[in-house]
Amino acid sequence: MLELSNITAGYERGKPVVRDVSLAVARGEAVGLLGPSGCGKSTLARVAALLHRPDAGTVVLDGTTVHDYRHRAPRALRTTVGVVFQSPRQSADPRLRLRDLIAEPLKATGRRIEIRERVDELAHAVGLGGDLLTRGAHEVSDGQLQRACLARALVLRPRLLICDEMTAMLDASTTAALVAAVEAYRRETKASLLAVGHDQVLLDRWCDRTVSWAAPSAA
Ligand SMILES: Nc1ncnc2c1ncn2[C@@H]1O[C@H](COP(=O)(O)OP(=O)(O)OP(=O)(O)O)[C@@H](O)[C@H]1O
Repeated sequence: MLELSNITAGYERGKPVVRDVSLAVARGEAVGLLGPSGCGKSTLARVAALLHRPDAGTVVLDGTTVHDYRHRAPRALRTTVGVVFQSPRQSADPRLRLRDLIAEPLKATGRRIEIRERVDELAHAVGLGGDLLTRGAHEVSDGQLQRACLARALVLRPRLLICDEMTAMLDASTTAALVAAVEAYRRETKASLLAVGHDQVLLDRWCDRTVSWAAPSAA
């Protein structure tokens, strides 16, 4: 599903934060990526999500070699991947109501007709009940906003879900609810998962295998 081969990536020319890393996630597989803060996990996750162009190496997603990243990546490839980041506040437009936040990818891909049914279905799956869908992002807790961000990541039915420290800021019950929602989605769709984090116990429980960043090559 995802093959990262010899990826080198960074933010300044000549100063890579990820060096020559390889990692593969098979179809239907859940892989945990574990490593200390600052080692480059999020950077690699952003490369895998086609949000950051690597300086070197190859990304193959769903059998297609990636040549373009960010808005230049072909839509069919971009929508193959759903991503949830650590901080919902940084990844959600505070002006949007949760309903509109979850619907964003459907609007962006011209699938407005699916909005009502899909948003209600996903709100239920991530445990957003009552009037929460009509509240603005600034009117809900971090945990509630992260639930909406997970729903948004699932709304186009991605074949690969990348959770980058998705639960790092959350309490135990919200963490359990979000992990359960991801697991239910994977059972239903056979989607693959790349879960990035610090918490070995959680990753070991959640994933088929966990790759430790300490290795020279993370495959
Ligand atoms: N947008 C950016 N511009 C410049 N440097 C960055 C940027 N994002 C990350 N870095 C740097 O790249 C390095 C790797 O960061 P990254 O976020 O990939 O690590 P991480 O392993 O995910 O860390 P954490 O577990 O703390 O999230 C760090 O030294 C960080 O300061």
